[in-house]
Amino acid sequence: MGSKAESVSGGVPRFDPEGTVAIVGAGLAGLQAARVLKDVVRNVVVVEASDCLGGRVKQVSGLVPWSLQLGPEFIHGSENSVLMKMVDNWGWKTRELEWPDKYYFADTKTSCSSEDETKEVERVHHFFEDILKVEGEDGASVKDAMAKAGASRKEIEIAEVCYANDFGTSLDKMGIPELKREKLSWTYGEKYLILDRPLSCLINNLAAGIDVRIKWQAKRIEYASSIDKGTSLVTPRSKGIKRCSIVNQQGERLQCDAVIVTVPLTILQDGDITFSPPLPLAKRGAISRIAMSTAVKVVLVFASRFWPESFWDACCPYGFLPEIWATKYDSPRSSDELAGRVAMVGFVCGDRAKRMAEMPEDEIVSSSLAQLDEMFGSRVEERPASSAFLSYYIKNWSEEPFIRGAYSYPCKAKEGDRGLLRKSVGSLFFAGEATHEGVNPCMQGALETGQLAAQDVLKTFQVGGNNLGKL
Ligand SMILES: Cc1cc2nc3c(=O)[nH]c(=O)nc-3n(C[C@H](O)[C@H](O)[C@H](O)COP(=O)(O)OP(=O)(O)OC[C@H]3O[C@@H](n4cnc5c(N)ncnc54)[C@H](O)[C@@H]3O)c2cc1C
Repeated sequence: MGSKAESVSGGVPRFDPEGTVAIVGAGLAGLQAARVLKDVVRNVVVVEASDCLGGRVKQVSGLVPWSLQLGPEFIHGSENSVLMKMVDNWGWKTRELEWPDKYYFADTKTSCSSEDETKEVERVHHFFEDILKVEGEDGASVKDAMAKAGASRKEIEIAEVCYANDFGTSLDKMGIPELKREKLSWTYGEKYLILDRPLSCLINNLAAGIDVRIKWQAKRIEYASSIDKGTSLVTPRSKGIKRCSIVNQQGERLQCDAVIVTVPLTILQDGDITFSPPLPLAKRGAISRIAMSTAVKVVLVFASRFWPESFWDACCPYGFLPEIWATKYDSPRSSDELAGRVAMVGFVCGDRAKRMAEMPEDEIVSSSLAQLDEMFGSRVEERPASSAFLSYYIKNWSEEPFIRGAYSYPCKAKEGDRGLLRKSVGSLFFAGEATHEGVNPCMQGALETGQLAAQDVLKTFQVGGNNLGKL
């Protein structure tokens, strides 16, 4: 990565006296905040530590005829969703998928579909569907609650691979109260959708016309810890300098009137950014209690498909890969060279991902192929995955330098912690998926937090109404 900051669009930001809002982080939350603010506030500048936009929205191309998503891939829910509103407005299409579609029990080498679920699978789904009836104070884990409700070891393993893995952690780290809040706040419906194009298109559309500086890592943020009611966004001239300033890794200073911080929770926890004055104790407490774990995506590329055409995904109790899915796009773009190639993705989160990250890559690949051979092998072709295997790509999210994990999960944080994380302090505002008080972790949740932070800025400084109708 080069060291010099670069401007992706719009050239060098203008520091005129008409108000500047700086946004730290060019992921979904940061870009959405910028989008909401840009027509109301004269100068909106997004600074991004890495060399690209999108944050956790990342893809790799050149493996199969379409881009493979390394971060988010699925749209969770189609109702009341700012994301789906955008998708519809842009005329993009989605396809609905069944989740989970199949179960493969690696201990007994048996499988079942979602229509012929075993009693154990059914009981696990009922437990999560009826989570509001489960008792559990702050600090109570889902694993304890399942054990208390009489779940067998097998049921707990099914829940680990179906639910905990999806939430990005393990059952012993998931807290009952946050899981209940998530259930109550989830208004998006249960559809599981895939977009008809790579999610980079979403990032490109969000970033259009926004002034973003890449390779610009915020290291220190100076801000005003209190703001008088009715204060103008523009720092009074009598103060001589702007009320906020952000210093980057090279000591460059960006002066502004308000700052929205959208960096991942890990970045705040690791103290990458120092704040002056220091953040309030209550917020620091919330930062330490909310939890984010990690994920590994194992992409395996094959010369041809060896799974049935109707196969889409499977949760795999006792499997090396807890969840796998075939990537499918209706209209693959590009190149003759890649024509016919297909990919299977293994998704591993939480402690399993941490253990996997310690393994040599060739061992990850051989264990993954062995699982697929067992799942799809037949008398005619015993090792179909190994035979068709061409290459792999492993994405370990804990190694992503400015993200260092996957996403926050319903953890054992105290009630109100997410609100404390989100709460503004004077001219300093917060957004990003972990600040969502209801749901985590999803793309529309991250977008909503960016939108809310932008709205808070406009309200705090009473800047010409808000701009939220514009989506
Ligand atoms: C493996 C994986 C799978 C997922 N699957 C799904 C899915 O299927 N569906 C779904 O809806 N969601 C999914 N998610 C969650 C979704 O991706 C996130 O909720 C969302 O993208 C978070 O956006 P954000 O803006 O809050 O954070 P980010 O995207 O992390 O943006 C924060 C930005 O801040 C930057 N930054 C960090 N430090 C600094 C600094 N000091 N200075 C400047 N910039 C800095 C980072 O580089 C980053 O670009 C998945 C996430 C992962 C990782």
